[in-house]
Amino acid sequence: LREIIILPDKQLRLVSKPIEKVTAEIRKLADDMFETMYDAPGIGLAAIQIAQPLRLITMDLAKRDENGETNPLPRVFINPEIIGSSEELSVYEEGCLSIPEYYEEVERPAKVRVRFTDLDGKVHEEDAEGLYATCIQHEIDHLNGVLFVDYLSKLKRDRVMKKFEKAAKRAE
Ligand SMILES: O=C(O)C[C@@H](Cc1ccccc1)[C@H](O)SCc1ccccc1
Ligand SMILES: [Zn+2]
Repeated sequence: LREIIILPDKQLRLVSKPIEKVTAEIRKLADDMFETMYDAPGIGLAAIQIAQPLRLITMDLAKRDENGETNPLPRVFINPEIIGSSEELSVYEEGCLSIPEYYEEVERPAKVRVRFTDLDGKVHEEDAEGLYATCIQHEIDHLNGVLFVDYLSKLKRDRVMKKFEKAAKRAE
């Protein structure tokens, strides 16, 4: 299990570096990310959230089937890019494992086309919509040092930053 870094940790504002080669270390990192993500629990995780500034995301939008079974759908995105997005927007009440117990509505393009490399080095292009679109945009933002609170009003953002800075001081 790896520790998830929490606001106001400055590392969350880093721009993560592209992955040149899928090595055994990258595979190990992806495994650690899945373990940490499932334990949180979360449906997405960016490597920077466990203090690894690499363009790597894990996701599992486990689909519940008719008899309530959840079939896990673990997915790894290496160097993901949004290469197209819809005019149509959707609103989702987002949370973030690095900003615990804080939820706010965020508006994002409803559909995006994403290009990424998988652990076998194969390049994919996929259309995402619904929670998949929201999650992949939230995670790719993490790779660029962007957090969902950046989309809120200055008033709300300043409030949440103050809250987490105070908590960090108390923890010292
Ligand atoms: O911090 C993260 O990146 C994990 C996020 C991913 C996420 C945020 C907003 C909307 C969708 C995904 C979440 O904490 S994972 C927890 C979760 C679970 C179910 C639905 C939404 C979020
Ligand atoms: Zn997040």
